Amino acid sequence: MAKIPKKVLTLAFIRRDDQILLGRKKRGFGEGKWNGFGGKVDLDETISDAAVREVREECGLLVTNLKKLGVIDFEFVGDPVILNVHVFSTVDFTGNVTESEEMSPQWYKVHEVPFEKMWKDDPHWFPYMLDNKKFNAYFLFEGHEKIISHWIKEVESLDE
Ligand SMILES: Nc1[nH]c(=O)nc2c1ncn2[C@H]1C[C@H](O)[C@@H](COP(=O)(O)OP(=O)(O)OP(=O)(O)O)O1
Repeated sequence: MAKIPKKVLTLAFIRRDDQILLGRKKRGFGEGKWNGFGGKVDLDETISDAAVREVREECGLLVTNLKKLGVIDFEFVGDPVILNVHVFSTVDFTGNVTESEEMSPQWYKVHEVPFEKMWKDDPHWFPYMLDNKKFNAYFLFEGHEKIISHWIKEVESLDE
């Protein structure tokens, strides 16, 4: 059987008191949507190194103590590539939030996360992430706005 190609991506969230830092994506995949910060893992780096790098590039903060909370596979009808997204969270950071070419960052209260302007899967797994619960999930999309099927489960631990 042919091997399904997976593209490994990071997605990191920074918490401060009752707030979470989100960014509005200004270009590329998911343009216009609010999300955490992240992107592709380079060949010479670990997934968590990539997560730290992407946060710095996209919002200017240097994060430490990233905790991996979730791994989500996204499949799109008609596309053989699976997006394998590693979700991280931290409360530890230094620096100032700065807008980048890719992201326009803004702090949101965790109870005021703008799900209507985000990926459709986010309301399903944000509750786990916001509660610091570890989870695995899968979403099958038709286009970028419709989820055809999905599952999500809380897990004891996640592979690094
Ligand atoms: N369905 C989904 N729900 C979600 O919450 N985040 C998703 C998602 N699908 C992808 N992402 C995240 C993962 C990653 O952080 C980001 C996409 O990665 P990139 O920013 O690297 O993509 P781009 O194609 O814009 O990359 P470049 O053109 O190389 O900048 O979107």
